[in-house]
Amino acid sequence: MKPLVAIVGRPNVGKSTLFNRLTGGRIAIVEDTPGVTRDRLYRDAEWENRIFTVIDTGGIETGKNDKMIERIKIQAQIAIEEADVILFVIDGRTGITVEDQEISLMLRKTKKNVILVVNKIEDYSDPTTMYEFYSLGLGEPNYISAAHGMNTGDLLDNVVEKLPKNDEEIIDPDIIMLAVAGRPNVGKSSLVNTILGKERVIVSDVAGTTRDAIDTKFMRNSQEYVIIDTAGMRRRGKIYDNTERYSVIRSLRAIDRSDVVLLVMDAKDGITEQDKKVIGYAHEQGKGCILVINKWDLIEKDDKTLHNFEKKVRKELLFLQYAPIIFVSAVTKQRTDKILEIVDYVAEQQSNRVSTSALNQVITEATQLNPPPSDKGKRLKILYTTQVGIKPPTFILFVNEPEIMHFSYKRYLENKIRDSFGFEGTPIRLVARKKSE
Ligand SMILES: Nc1nc2c(ncn2[C@@H]2O[C@H](COP(=O)(O)OP(=O)(O)OP(=O)(O)O)[C@@H](O)[C@H]2O)c(=O)[nH]1
Ligand SMILES: Nc1nc2c(ncn2[C@@H]2O[C@H](COP(=O)(O)OP(=O)(O)OP(=O)(O)O)[C@@H](O)[C@H]2O)c(=O)[nH]1
Repeated sequence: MKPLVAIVGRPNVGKSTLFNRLTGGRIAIVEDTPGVTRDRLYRDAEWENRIFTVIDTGGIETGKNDKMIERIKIQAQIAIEEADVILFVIDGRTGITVEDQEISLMLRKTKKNVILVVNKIEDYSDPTTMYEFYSLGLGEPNYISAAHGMNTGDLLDNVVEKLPKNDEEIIDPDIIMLAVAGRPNVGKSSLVNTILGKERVIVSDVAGTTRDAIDTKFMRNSQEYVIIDTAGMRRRGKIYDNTERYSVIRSLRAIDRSDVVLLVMDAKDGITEQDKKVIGYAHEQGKGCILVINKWDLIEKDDKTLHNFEKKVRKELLFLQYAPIIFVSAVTKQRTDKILEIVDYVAEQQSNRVSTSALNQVITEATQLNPPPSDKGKRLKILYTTQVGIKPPTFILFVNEPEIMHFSYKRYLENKIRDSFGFEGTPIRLVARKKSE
């Protein structure tokens, strides 16, 4: 799992400037997905060949009426629970404030790695003020200017040094890792309990070493699964009950480790912006995606209700047409026994490999039916296609001019591939690569 680095500090010290500085433009996003809401809260960074995720906790929403100090404390608490490394940012121009001292107190108690960052230092001509920051008891300060990128490279060196080593997780390809994501109160725990049932053998509760997450391993028809704990399933403190952002972070972390994601929604609420964000992330990360509409027992139905509901969800999630939708009730157990059947099916589709000859035949027929786009007198030619990976299935299209490959044409080819080979429930990736004719 990617390590997590959280930026903490009171307002206006330069957290989001630092966030942008650390994450800006370093990682090329594989493909922008139209319709996926992007967020500045949570982004990947790379330094010295290590990839890690950075969170700007300033973006975490807390209760509307929380006072500033309460808000910062909640944000710091989340960082302490979730992050591997905490960057505590202070404004070097204003010096230490009462809020800074309060956060320091919290951070000093944690066993997590804390790096003290004194920002807005563009001028080192007054060394006397520099010593003041040692008094926080958080070790040697890192003096930087986030706005001008001064000393941020040294800061990144420090961060990378403190990241956990790569040995934390052994991935067993035979186990299906299942993330159950969704907003608070949609029924995630109820569904997990239903899935686990009485008859299922729970192999063990695996206490995660790094993040005290609790995973549940179980067997069904000789298939092993691990359900990854997400927001609220085992809530430790009451402090962030109302922070939806918190559940987003937990969901995203669970998705990182999963093969298949169940996005659970409440039938009464339908799909929300947060749901789109979470499932959009799963899609981008190449995870299997299943939409679970829970509390179906609470809906008054006629023979069109289900169909209309599905139509509405599909319209909201244009990039996710491949995802199965299932309507369930954790209370009446309606269709809940189908969930793992669909999970198995999606897991199989994710690992599906198709033969190169069959693939090329499908692509040739597709290009004959609907010729590739042209631009400035040049027409795109697809010379050869091959599947290079699974989980998610990934295809390389060798073409004469990759720039002419439009998103819409890729989408068309993707649909053709799906028509022939399935790949239900899993994103697939098409990469156009130049090959001289
Ligand atoms: N001089 C100077 N100004 C900076 C530096 N970094 C940030 N600032 C300025 O400080 C102000 C606050 O920066 P932000 O990055 O928005 O601070 P923040 O901590 O994210 O603030 P909140 O969103 O309120 O939590 C902006 O006007 C920035 O331009 C720096 O290195 N030097
Ligand atoms: N009517 C009905 N109620 C349900 C169903 N599933 C869950 N509930 C109720 O919804 C509430 C929330 O269920 P939980 O399983 O705790 O939801 P959760 O998503 O785990 O919630 P958090 O722990 O806050 O993340 C409980 O009161 C459940 O009894 C359902 O299918 N139908």
